[in-house]
Amino acid sequence: MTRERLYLFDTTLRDGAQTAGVNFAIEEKLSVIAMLDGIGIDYVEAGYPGANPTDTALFGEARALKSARLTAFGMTKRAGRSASNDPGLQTVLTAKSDALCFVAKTWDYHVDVALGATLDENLDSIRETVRAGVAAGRETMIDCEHFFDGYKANPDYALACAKAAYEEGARWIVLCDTNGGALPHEVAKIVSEVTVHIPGDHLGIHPHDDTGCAVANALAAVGAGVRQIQGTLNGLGERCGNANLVSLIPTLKLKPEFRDRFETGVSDEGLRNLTHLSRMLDEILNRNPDRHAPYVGVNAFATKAGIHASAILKDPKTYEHVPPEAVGNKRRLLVSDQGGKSNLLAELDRIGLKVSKDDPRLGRLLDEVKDRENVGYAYEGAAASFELLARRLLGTVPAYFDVDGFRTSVELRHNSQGALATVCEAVVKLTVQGESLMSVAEGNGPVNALDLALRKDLGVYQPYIQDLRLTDYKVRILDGGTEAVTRVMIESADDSGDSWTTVGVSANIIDASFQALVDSVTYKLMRSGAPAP
Ligand SMILES: CC(=O)SCCNC(=O)CCNC(=O)[C@H](O)C(C)(C)COP(=O)(O)OP(=O)(O)OC[C@H]1O[C@@H](n2cnc3c(N)ncnc32)[C@H](O)[C@@H]1OP(=O)(O)O
Ligand SMILES: CC(=O)C(=O)O
Repeated sequence: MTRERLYLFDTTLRDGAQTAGVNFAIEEKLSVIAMLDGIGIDYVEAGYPGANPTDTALFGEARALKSARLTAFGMTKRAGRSASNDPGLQTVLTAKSDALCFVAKTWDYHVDVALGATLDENLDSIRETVRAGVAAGRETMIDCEHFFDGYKANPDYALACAKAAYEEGARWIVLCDTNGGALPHEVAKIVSEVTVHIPGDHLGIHPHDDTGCAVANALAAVGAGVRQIQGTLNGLGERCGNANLVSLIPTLKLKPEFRDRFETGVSDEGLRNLTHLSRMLDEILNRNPDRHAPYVGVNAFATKAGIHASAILKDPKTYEHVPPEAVGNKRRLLVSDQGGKSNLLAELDRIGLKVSKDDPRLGRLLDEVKDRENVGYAYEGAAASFELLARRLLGTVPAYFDVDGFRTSVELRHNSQGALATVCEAVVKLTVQGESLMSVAEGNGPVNALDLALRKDLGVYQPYIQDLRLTDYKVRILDGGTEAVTRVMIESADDSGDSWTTVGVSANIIDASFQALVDSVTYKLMRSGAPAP
């Protein structure tokens, strides 16, 4: 059966750049363009030439892409002047791009209030702008701004705008849910009414996510006939964002209802790159990836519940709607107080410990995990502490060192310049291979001082921890009031590029921190192959 072509239009670098807190430098835009081109996106709308120096510079040079069409965004000509006399429009028309996408008003109320133009003047702007784009030899499309609100208010006028663009030769007429308030059943109904006038293979959809329905609206529009979807990576975009292409692409490629009817430009390999691409975008923007993002989140295929884990070990399809590898993600079975022996077995297998399900030590380890989580430990996010707990129970963690004590102090005193300053000191006493060692360190806080003192002198083991670094430190108060328990999570890393997380729990924050630090150092010694005493 031949499948229909569905075109994907990415506007991460235009509408996505309208997200509060998001800014792209030109080099960042170029990397995102290359990533999108690499997975087979059809159109990459990279900005608005003339709106700011970055976008003007980006479109000032021709960019060679593999298959994507670089698209410049702009608005229709202003009322009261001709296209050739509109400097903003001229900048867009002369941009070095393959395609042009112009936003046009299609809601009569907006034409009146926002443009202060007559309905005919706006129709004229649409016609003249499309004519100018086509005459410039560029694939031209029109974003029909507020199309759904406009259609509800004055269907004849909204349709007249869309038809005017189509008649002048616009390749795509994109129906925008600009305020993001439309619901899937409304989108389906309105799109199917529009297809009576404009063929679906010339229609696109640009939904915003203000009701959380952008992805559903895109799918509803495709079901009703449109053949171009506009969206962004990770759902970036004005206010609540745009339709998330990272959610849409796997649905289009993996769900039979879409996979069997439509073909996109994204290859299977592109699909397998999606998790990486989504996280790369967050890396560029210095944002934390959404752990719960559909398909690509680190938790998208993470299972805590013991009943689920047990079935997944028998066949992953029991609790997975698609295989995680298809989108470049991974399955994770988490160890926690919600788990059973199956969760433990999966994690032990991952770390290379072979234990059979009827081994009584497995039951003891499960009880230990549940008891410890009951007092505040959280092992699902502290795999290194879990591994130490498991290996200790199985008798395979060497006693590299014994802690004989520690002390910290925080003092406000005059420094050498005579200014009052806080000074933090820590003393740690250890026994390493029968030798008593005492280290003192100063730090910018008591935990920093403790960390430095602990790692200052491990005797014969010192060479094994030289490249150990503390990279993150998180504190969570588990109960309010004077009975509060503190959970500390510490992330450490070394020069190999690996990182690991350890946990400590105590009523005392310094004590909790010390537990997590000791686990981190012990874990590092173990992974560095330090010999047992
Ligand atoms: C729905 C969307 O996401 S559309 C994309 C929105 N994106 C952006 O606005 C980002 C980039 N924008 C900008 O840098 C600036 O707004 C510019 C360069 C485009 C224009 O800046 P300025 O000339 O200072 O105008 P300003 O931003 O204050 O107002 C927009 C003007 O465009 C007019 N306008 C808005 N949409 C259209 C349109 N589709 N066709 C013609 N004119 C339009 C408005 O009526 C207003 O005109 P006015 O100044 O005569 O009132
Ligand atoms: C064009 C556009 O970004 C919108 O209507 O939302």
